[in-house]
Parts: sequence; C-alpha cells; structure tokens
Amino acid sequence: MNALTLERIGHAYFGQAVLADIHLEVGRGEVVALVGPSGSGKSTLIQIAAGLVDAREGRIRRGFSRQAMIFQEPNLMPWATARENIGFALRRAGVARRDRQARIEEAAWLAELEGDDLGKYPVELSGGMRQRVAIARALAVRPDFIFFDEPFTALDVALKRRMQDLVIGAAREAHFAALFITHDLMEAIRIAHRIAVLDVRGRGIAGVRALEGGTGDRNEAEIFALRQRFLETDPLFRHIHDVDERKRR
Ligand SMILES: Nc1ncnc2c1ncn2[C@@H]1O[C@H](COP(=O)(O)OP(=O)(O)OP(=O)(O)O)[C@@H](O)[C@H]1O
Repeated sequence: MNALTLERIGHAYFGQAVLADIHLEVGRGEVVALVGPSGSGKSTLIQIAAGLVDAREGRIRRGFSRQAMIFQEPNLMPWATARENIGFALRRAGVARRDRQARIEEAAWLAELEGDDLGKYPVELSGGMRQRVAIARALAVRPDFIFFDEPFTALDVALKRRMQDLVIGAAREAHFAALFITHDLMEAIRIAHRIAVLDVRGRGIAGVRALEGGTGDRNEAEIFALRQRFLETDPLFRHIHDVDERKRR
C-alpha cells in the first residue's frame, strides 16, 4: 500500500470550486513535491491530505501511521523554550514522560540543533533556528509521513539551501514519506523523487515527472540544468510561475 493515495479529490469554498478530480500517490519513503501557480489550490490540497480540511469529494487512503506538518511559519509557543516546544509535541503524541528527553535529543540531532539552542526561547532564536526547532518538533514524534507547506519560502537563499539539505538527510535517516509544497522548482528538484504539477485552476494534476537518482544525489549544476530544461522545453511547467491565475478568470 502507498503511504498516501488521493482519489478524485474535489473541494469548494463558498460554492467556488478550488480543486477537482485530483489523483495523487506518494509511495513509502518517497518525497513528492507539489508545484503549481499561486492560487491553484496547493495549500488546500495538503490540508485535505493531512486531514485538517474535509474534502467535498473523493477519497483518501493513508498507509502511514504517524504524521507531522511543517509550515512556513514555525508556530512555536513563545513562552516555552525550544526543548519545551518539542516536549509538548511529544506529550500530545502520547510519548511517556521518561522517554521524552531522549526523543528531544534525537530530534535535535537530526535538525542539527545544539544543546544551548534547546534552552532558548523563540524570541532568542533567528528565523532559521526557529524553523529548525519546528523541524525537530515534527521529527520528534517519529512520523512516517510529513506534510511540508512551503516551509522555507521566507528564508534567504543560503539558509534555504541548508534547510533543504537537512530535510534530505533526515528523510534518508528516518525514512519518512513526504508531500512537499513549493513555489521553487530548484527546491523541488533538489528534494523530491517525483514532481507533481497542479493544474493552473486546480482541475487535476497536470502531470508528474520522475527524477532520476535519490534525493540529495543531484549536484547544483545538474539541478540548475534540469530546472532550465523543464522551464524551457517541458510544457508541463509553462504556468508554474503564474501569479493569481484564478483572480484573472
Ligand atoms: N479558507 C478559505 N476560505 C475561502 N477561500 C479560500 C480559503 N483558503 C483558500 N481559499 C481560496 O482557494 C484558492 C486556492 O488557495 P490555496 O491557498 O489552496 O492555493 P495555493 O496554490 O496554495 O496558493 P499560494 O501558492 O498562493 O499559497 C484561492 O483562490 C484562495 O483564495
């Protein structure tokens, strides 16, 4: 069984269709990037897949046992240290108190957080460090599926790159499957096994491209060349940088 299967998913907000006839599969241990123009319904789809929004139509089969979500905003509790933020997630997940410390250390190691950082409050941490804490909080529950909703869009280029490497390393280490929403085709090529492109108006998946090799195996020159090839020669990617396509209808 796949980690995730979406069948004929459709959704509408206030009678306005947002998604229709979406079919998408994510295999076990597979990272699928979902790209599409702004407003095409990517966030809605990931929220449906994660069970945060009930789809109006279709069926979802989940072959994973524990999920986590990472958003653009780290959403840390400001009154709690990084360690406590991760610990709360473990408590919510039902992890016994005696096991929490070891799980926090394990997740901090995967997210490359130092011991000092764990004792700091969110306000004392940089944007990048806060996002590391959010990643550690997600990894601490040992998810076998992670939903990423444009997690690195707000970060500068160098930091973004480090975070992507971190996700690639963690995916290899922890073997989770993931659905990763991004606007950035370079990011999709760097991180994913396959790239799915959502139709401009959310009417189906326009197409899927499988990437050769494992994630993290592609060097910068290969990633750049592939991005250029996709954008210049593959009609599937023609509209992915369109903005607010829906509003122009
Ligand atoms: N809670 C909501 N209530 C009403 N309309 C919504 C809601 N959430 C999203 N929409 C609308 O649904 C459409 C799809 O939005 P969604 O955020 O899913 O797209 P997206 O592809 O993730 O966009 P972006 O890349 O800009 O984040 C948009 O027209 C948006 O305005």
